[in-house]
Amino acid sequence: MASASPDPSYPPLFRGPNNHRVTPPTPRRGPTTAHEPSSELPVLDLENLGPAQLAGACAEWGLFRAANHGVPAALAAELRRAAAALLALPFEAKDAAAPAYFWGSPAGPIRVKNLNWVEGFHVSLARCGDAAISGREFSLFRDLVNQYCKHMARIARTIFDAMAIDLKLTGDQSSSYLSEHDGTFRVYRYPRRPENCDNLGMEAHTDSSVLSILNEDDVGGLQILHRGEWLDVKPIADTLIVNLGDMMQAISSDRYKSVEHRVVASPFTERKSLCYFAFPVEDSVIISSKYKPFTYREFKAQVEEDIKATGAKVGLSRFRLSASN
Ligand SMILES: O=C(O)CCC(=O)C(=O)O
Ligand SMILES: [Fe+2]
Repeated sequence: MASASPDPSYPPLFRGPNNHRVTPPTPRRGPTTAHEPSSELPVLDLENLGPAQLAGACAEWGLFRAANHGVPAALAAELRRAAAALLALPFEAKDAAAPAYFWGSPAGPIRVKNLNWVEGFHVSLARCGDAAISGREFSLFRDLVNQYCKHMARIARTIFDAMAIDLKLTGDQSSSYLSEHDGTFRVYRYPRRPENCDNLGMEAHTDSSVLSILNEDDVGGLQILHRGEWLDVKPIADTLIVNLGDMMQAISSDRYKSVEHRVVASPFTERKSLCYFAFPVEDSVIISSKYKPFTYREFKAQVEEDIKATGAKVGLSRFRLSASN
């Protein structure tokens, strides 16, 4: 049923005149439309990871769909419910939990140039005592995040070890280039986008991670840049989307791709996604033939500096050896 007043859980800037709309409008065509080849996306069976298929997906796409991932459906559903309850709190209550709560920018308190049509909660998995909303909603959420992310860490390690064989990494590199238990977790809500609003849910970017694991609902809106075209990644129940980030591209000396992606917020249905990001051990030096040696700590500091200075991430090109292209 349509409500008469704007949703008080939405950040004020997102309370557009139609944020209670329930009837799907005729799809608009415009800069945010994309092709629909999602059946082409590589699908990998995590219980039977074929090394050649994995290497091919990482080199050609930088992203794949993961089936047979072993995350209990009941746990994911419970986490979704807890996240939804948290996001449904009044905006002021959520905003008091910043920087665990953020809106308008996935970079948290650092503002990017364009307003992203998104809000969410950020959890640092290594820091158990994250400052956040106190109370029942948050402690249940936090507990479920911990359980869910044990599965994420397992999946990240399984995939990374298979990539490490393909890339012929040493044992030391395999353990220091992926610190799967120290990752971060975020839940995002992409509010309904009012008519005449062209803001993206999340602007085009590459992740800074080694790899990211996304569990989206059935709304859709994620797009990837593949061979110069934006393609829709259609939601498929019981699968996860795994995408490689900048650290994996560097570790692989550009054999694997950190795929550019974005999210288009729907004008009539809000979207929620659960995202886990895995990083290297912060001070381990990444050695590759295409980049000067750097640590993830240095990379992160550079990204923050660039966003502060220009509103946008520059990313890997900051570290690229000038002779290689
Ligand atoms: O919500 C999504 O589907 C993607 C989020 C994302 O790309 C990110 O957090 O880096
Ligand atoms: Fe991303």
